[in-house]
Amino acid sequence: MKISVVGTGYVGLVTGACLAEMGNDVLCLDVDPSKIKILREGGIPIHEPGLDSVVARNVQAGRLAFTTDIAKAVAHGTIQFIAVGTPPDEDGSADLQYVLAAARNIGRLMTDYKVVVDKSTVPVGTADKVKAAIEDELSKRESDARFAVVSNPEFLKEGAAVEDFMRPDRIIVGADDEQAILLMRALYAPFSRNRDKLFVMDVRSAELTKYAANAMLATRISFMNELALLAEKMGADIEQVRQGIGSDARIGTHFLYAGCGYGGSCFPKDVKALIQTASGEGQQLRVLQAVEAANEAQKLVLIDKITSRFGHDLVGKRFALWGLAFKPNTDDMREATSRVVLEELFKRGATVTAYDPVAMDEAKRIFGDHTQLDYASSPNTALAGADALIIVTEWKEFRSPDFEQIKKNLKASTIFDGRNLYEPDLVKGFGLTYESIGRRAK
Ligand SMILES: NC(=O)c1ccc[n+]([C@@H]2O[C@H](COP(=O)([O-])OP(=O)(O)OC[C@H]3O[C@@H](n4cnc5c(N)ncnc54)[C@H](O)[C@@H]3O)[C@@H](O)[C@H]2O)c1
Ligand SMILES: O=c1ccn([C@@H]2O[C@H](COP(=O)(O)OP(=O)(O)O[C@H]3O[C@H](CO)[C@@H](O)[C@H](O)[C@H]3O)[C@@H](O)[C@H]2O)c(=O)[nH]1
Repeated sequence: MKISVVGTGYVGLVTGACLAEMGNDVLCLDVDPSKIKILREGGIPIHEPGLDSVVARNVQAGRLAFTTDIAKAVAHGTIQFIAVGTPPDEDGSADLQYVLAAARNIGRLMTDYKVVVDKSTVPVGTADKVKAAIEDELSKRESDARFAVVSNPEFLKEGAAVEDFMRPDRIIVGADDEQAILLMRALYAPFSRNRDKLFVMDVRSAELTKYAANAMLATRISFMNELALLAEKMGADIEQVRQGIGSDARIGTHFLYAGCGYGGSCFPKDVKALIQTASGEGQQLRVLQAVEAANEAQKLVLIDKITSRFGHDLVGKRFALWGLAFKPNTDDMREATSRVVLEELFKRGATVTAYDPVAMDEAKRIFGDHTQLDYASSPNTALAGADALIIVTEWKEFRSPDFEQIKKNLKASTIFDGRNLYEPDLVKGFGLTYESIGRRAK
């Protein structure tokens, strides 16, 4: 099938590459010429495991190409995926300007039947707005070209995006146009071979399903984070509690890890957007308001522990920081807890030496030449002369460190671990003070 994908970010590029992998003829469009230049020169603008080889293979085979030419992209695909950003507006609602601009481009230039697919995460009712924008453009030039708008939200996780797209738990298609449903079924059949993973539903339910999934996952995390704080106070261990409740099939084991707060480009923004959508309907989503407030507080938990130990004035203190990305296997720092921790440390006068396997360039872009921040070339070199170690991201390479070297290097012999990477008793055995989330050494 001929497919165009508008937007070559995490979702658009993965969607385009994975659809090409199944034999489709895909053209990816972006308004950012620097991204298209990198892609055309054989590079990948983001860090996403396994994506480079899928892209290279399909470019080589002539099934995947990149352009900044809007007219070419509109002409190319019968199916037009919109996978542009939907960042939070000032009030937390999803900013639809990029989605609607993409829709208008399609309406302005299309000459034959198009299935326009909302892949971006968009509030309930957006498909109607996309439809209206395209109709408006068609009417301006008195075109009677037919089109259908489909909601097909994406559930991939950064760091596992290719794997998630290739082997999805489910594929949601919200549509009411029979021809569009047939095309979507055919397009996704190769991803749904062992069992039918495709759920066809009405458009509004599909749009809400995406927010419901992220809101549910965020709720589980905030719930566990609050219980972790209680566990600390009561002398219980949140890890044991997690295993105890996760073994109940009704609860399940996933997304119950307490930590220093959830980040990323999705949970924080989507929780806020759903709260805003509901408030526009005169409804308060009290549970989600609490989920968000708990997460904001959780991002400061490490700072609370650090100031309890060292006081509020941190002038003259230096910290080693392991992990800048909002989660492992990505260079994405959108809404990362590391950003909150760094800003709070800077405010109190501390200096930081940070290490992250892939996100240091992104940190340099965000923080520029900040005088209180420098970078190390390895986890161990970050430790030299630091007062304490702070861990914010659970990269695999942090999981089995040389505790003797940590002890030797840290002036205050203390690890503040926001991701519960180690056994508290083991760390204590090396003569280190270990502050983690919801646990304590015996
Ligand atoms: N990142 C994720 O893990 C993830 C997962 C599922 C869903 N989503 C949702 O998917 C959407 C995209 O997210 P992302 O992380 O890929 O965003 P991103 O910021 O990485 O990429 C968006 C791209 O769209 C381009 N763009 C903007 N307007 C354009 C236009 N009119 N024409 C062509 N290109 C245009 C931008 O230049 C950018 O390259 C969002 O709604 C997000 O919530 C993201
Ligand atoms: O038990 C857990 C699991 C995750 N996290 C944190 O939650 C955040 C989000 O993690 P994750 O969901 O793995 O990453 P994303 O790439 O943001 O993916 C989420 O957001 C995407 C965008 O909407 C959806 O497509 C995915 O299904 C959804 O998992 C990260 O900061 C994690 O550290 C925890 O604190 N505890």
